[in-house]
Amino acid sequence: MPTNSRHIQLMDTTLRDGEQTQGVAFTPMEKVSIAKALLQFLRVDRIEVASARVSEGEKEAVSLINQWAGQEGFAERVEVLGFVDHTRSVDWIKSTGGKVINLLAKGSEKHCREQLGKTLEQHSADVLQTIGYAHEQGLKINVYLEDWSNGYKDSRDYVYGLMERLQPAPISHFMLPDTLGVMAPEEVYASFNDMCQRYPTLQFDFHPHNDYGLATANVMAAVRAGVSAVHCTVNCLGERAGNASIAEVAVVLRDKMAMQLSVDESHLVRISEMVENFSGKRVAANAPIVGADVFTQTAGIHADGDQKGGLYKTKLGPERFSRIRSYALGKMSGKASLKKNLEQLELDLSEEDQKKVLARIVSIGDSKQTITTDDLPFIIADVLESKSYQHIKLLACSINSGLDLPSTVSIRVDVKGEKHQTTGAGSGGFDAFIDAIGKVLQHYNYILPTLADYEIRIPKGGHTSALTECVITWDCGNELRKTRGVHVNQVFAGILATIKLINIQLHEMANSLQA
Ligand SMILES: CC(C)C(=O)C(=O)O
Repeated sequence: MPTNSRHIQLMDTTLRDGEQTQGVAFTPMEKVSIAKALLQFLRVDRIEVASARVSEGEKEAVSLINQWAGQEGFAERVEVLGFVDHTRSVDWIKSTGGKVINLLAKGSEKHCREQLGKTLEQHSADVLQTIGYAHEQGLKINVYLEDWSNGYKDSRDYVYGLMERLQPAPISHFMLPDTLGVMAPEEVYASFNDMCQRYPTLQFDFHPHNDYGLATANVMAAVRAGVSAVHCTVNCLGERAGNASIAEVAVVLRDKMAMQLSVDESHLVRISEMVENFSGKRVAANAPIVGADVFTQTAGIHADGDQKGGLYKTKLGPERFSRIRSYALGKMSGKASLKKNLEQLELDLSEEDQKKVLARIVSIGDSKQTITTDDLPFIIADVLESKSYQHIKLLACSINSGLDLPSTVSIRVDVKGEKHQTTGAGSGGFDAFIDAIGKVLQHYNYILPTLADYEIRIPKGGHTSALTECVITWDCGNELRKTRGVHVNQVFAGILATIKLINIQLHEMANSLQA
């Protein structure tokens, strides 16, 4: 470990700045679940959970979080943004059982003058008055210098003047934000280097924003300059382009700067999924560490290299994050990609059959269709004309739907050679089908898993008569599975994807009975 290796605190602000993402609002119970996951499982050092005085719902959420944190010994690690309003934010935080205020002071002369209409002397007197009250009430105090990045560039004397006045006060962390995300790494390094040298006994936090896509690079620069705590959010949520992604920051500080952190990386993906669900903001498939596709090799040459001594391995291996490497199937697949998928499914095929299956995969890929690992057994069955994946066959299906009427469906299916005919009803064609097929499958002790995701796509530039593709993600308890169906009618595409899943699971049930 290099001698400059230090412990860097991560302060997660998903529940405060993250909730300032356009369109995001967490319920109190969602906030409590995220707070617990952050402190107990991900083990971040501190969390900022709300702004004071926002709403009754926010008060309830903060009270619940503080109650739990107190029982777990985490009370001082829960922080709330408060305002320079003498007693009001402090009283609000106290009434929720809170122990820490992150006080929002003005870090640029322009903000102080234009927004507050105050001079440096007036503003620092107000800030010190609120700090005095917070201190009397027993709160721990951190101070934000909002718009500090512009203040440092355009009104440095103001920044120094404010620091001189606040320095003697009982402030644990001076939190310096790049409020508008305008800094580049050299500017971050130079300004923090100056601040850390000028005030060597003070603790500085860096609060980045990602407007230029530089938040993580800026965190590196701040840490290099001597900062001991950085702010980040799950999934890079936050005002405008967000803050810095906690997943990126964690791996970069560990791997590229040999810093010590308390976070448990094996929980990064689970928390990302929780925040994705609660926030309704989808994580891009190529988002580092947490994106759905970032541990998938697409080019056949990469799969081949992985097979020949891990030529494409890096420190950023999927196992580190409780994920697995997968190999995409499509027009760029090679022999090795297919082999890796066959291994995963524990399927054994001769070289000659592998060639035929690969040729089919490439031709399906050429027509722009997606192929999931769970599609592979069907492609094999189809190419090799095997019947092993035809435990259930849909013989007929008709659906009736009306604008203000429930949908009804009538189906005829063959399950393991037995014919069934039944009807179902539901709030849409697919729902009605699920009702009908459920009635049949109960005779086989089979219960369909719940949906985790349901996506309908048409080819780019498609028209109303185009084929539609439905990819369903199923929550199968200990794993998520994807199946795909293609049909001109989008409801039938969903139905075909469902039949595929049922076939896979009936096949597994039959195998486990044989074993
Ligand atoms: C509200 C403040 C603390 C902020 O988020 C920022 O300046 O970026």
